[in-house]
Amino acid sequence: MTQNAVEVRGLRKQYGEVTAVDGLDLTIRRGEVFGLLGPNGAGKSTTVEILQGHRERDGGEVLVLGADPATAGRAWRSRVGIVWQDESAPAELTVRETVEHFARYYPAPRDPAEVIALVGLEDKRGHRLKSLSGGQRRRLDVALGVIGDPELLLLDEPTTGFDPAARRQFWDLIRLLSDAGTTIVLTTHYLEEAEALADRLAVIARGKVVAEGEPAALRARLGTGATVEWTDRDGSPRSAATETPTRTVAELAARFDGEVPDLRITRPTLEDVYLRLTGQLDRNTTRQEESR
Ligand SMILES: Nc1ncnc2c1ncn2[C@@H]1O[C@H](COP(=O)(O)OP(=O)(O)OP(=O)(O)O)[C@@H](O)[C@H]1O
Repeated sequence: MTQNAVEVRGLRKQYGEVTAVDGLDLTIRRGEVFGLLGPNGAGKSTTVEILQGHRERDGGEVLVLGADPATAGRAWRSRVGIVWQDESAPAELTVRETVEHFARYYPAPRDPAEVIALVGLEDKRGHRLKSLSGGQRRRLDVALGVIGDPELLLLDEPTTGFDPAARRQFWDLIRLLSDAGTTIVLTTHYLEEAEALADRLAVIARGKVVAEGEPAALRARLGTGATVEWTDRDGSPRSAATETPTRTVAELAARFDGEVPDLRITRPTLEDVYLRLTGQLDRNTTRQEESR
């Protein structure tokens, strides 16, 4: 099958006066890990809920595994894995009982024991849900999302609230699932997470895609140039944006006739690029003054 996993054209969603999604386009290929990155309120969750078929859209075209989620039936649902936050399973059930129970909803589920091992909960399989830690609970949520052996897994902010070690373990789990052939779409507002996991990512701001591509390519395309900073004779901080920092430094060295106070050369990180794209960077701090 050559068709893409997800095709979205001109997606729109309005909540009263609020335009949550404002003409969003996305193409997600089969087999890739795709990150939807954006600040709070950018429209990520709304988009994912529409892809899941859990929210109606106001406009645009959406195809997920070749079907419109708004009208797709049960067979389609079993091919799309959804990870709910704190799936409402009875706290008295054990991990094994819960996974086995959810497996019965699907026509061709994975082996529950294998899925429990995949998410790293083998040691906990006889434990009741109420005794799991937050991170273990999220792993169980992922187990329930993949027990039906989905072709596509949709994760909305899967690692919010994780400590750094738990986050890294979770990334390993996503890579394992990806290696096993599952297409994965995840939303995050952690740039580090998008960079670590995503083959490609879309930066979303105000309901639109403002940049899209491989993380390294995004950085390269948007993050050329350097900023030279120093402190002037009157004590005021100065900066200059330049494609030729060496020349700028040489000019400064000549002007100061020696050491340039507080000299610093920085290149934009993906974070700078991201903050600029999403309009979160204070204009006053980004405006680069030309050196005189
Ligand atoms: N059920 C709703 N009713 C009204 N407004 C909503 C609803 N859900 C979301 N919104 C608004 O729509 C906009 C987009 O919200 P959405 O949750 O999709 O963004 P997000 O990118 O997922 O943000 P976050 O990272 O905070 O989860 C926001 O302004 C939000 O307040």
